[in-house]
Amino acid sequence: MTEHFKFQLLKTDGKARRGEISMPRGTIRTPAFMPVGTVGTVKAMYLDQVRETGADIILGNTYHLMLRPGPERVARLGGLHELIRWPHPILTDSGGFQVMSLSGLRKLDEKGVTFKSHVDGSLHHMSPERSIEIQGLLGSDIQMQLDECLALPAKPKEIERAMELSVRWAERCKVAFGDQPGKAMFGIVQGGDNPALRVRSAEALRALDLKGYAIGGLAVGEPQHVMLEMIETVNPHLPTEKPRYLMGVGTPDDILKSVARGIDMFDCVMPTRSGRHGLAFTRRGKVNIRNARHAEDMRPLDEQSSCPAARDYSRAYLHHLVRSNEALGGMLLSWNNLSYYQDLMRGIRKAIDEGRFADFMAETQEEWARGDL
Ligand SMILES: Nc1ccc2nc(N)nc(O)c2c1
Repeated sequence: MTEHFKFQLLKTDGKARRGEISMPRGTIRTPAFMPVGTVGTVKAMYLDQVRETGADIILGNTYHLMLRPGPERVARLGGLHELIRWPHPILTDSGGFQVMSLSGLRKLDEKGVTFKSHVDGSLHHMSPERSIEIQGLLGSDIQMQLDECLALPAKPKEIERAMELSVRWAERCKVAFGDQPGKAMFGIVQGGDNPALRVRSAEALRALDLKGYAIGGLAVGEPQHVMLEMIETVNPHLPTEKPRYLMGVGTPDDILKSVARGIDMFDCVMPTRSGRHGLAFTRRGKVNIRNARHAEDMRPLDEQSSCPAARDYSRAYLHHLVRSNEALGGMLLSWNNLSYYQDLMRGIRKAIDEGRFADFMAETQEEWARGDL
């Protein structure tokens, strides 16, 4: 048990990295996938199941939790870990991205953001300092700086303005966070699809000597090759001994290609949100269970899986549940998908340990391409 936040780089294989983050609430094996628990729940899942799939850490959202149930109330209820019964590490996003994408953004200036709640239209202000204060009240283990994430495409001048603001906000978040040994505050590299601005952002944040670095402003609709080019641009400018977290990513293919370029941590709503809409991720690629061809297919999604949702239920039944819009359909597919994502991460970590990540990546992509037999 440690009272500090410590990242250990255990092995590299090409640019792929195998590591471990040890924190008071537990150890995070990297490369890691973090299921998204936006409003204090990984939708349609019991957190015991989430843990069983192999998750070491989940993600919460400052924006949603500050609107409901409210940070001071969560603190009065013993903090987020107590409230949701997840005793392991939690990373919280800072709210910047969600304000831009969900709320009625009213104003963004040096001080912070002013926005209308998407829940009840109430007006809220959030400064970098308040975002860190909220994440502290929630009891978050890894806190993200407040940043401005621009939608792409955007003009270089606009990208530069937002990137420079985010660096200034990172400085303010570092001061507000202070010195909390068992916790960490990560900076977020911005700069859009502009390599020069990406490098300036990474270098400026590196100078702040933070405990970890996220790459933000991606997975916002840009082509995969742009995302990969930005990762290739940024990573050489980040310290090798600190974790690298690619925010909002992604599909299994995105994850493989990003691990190959040196990313350690991922989060994405893909497995849970698409599971609720009838999409199953398997070793043999994606299966849209709504498709009529599954109506009388008695096979499970994957007879070799350790996950009951993948191994014990027929596609015919899953098809029926999803077509009938039954809650159990989304529950079973979310369980299958999170289990597949964690199996993929386990396979990635093992392949890096054994120095065969390139082969693992090729074999995995070939099996997806062979399709669902
Ligand atoms: N694609 C994403 C997802 C989440 C993000 N969160 C923050 N704070 N900043 C970004 O740029 C993000 C990008």
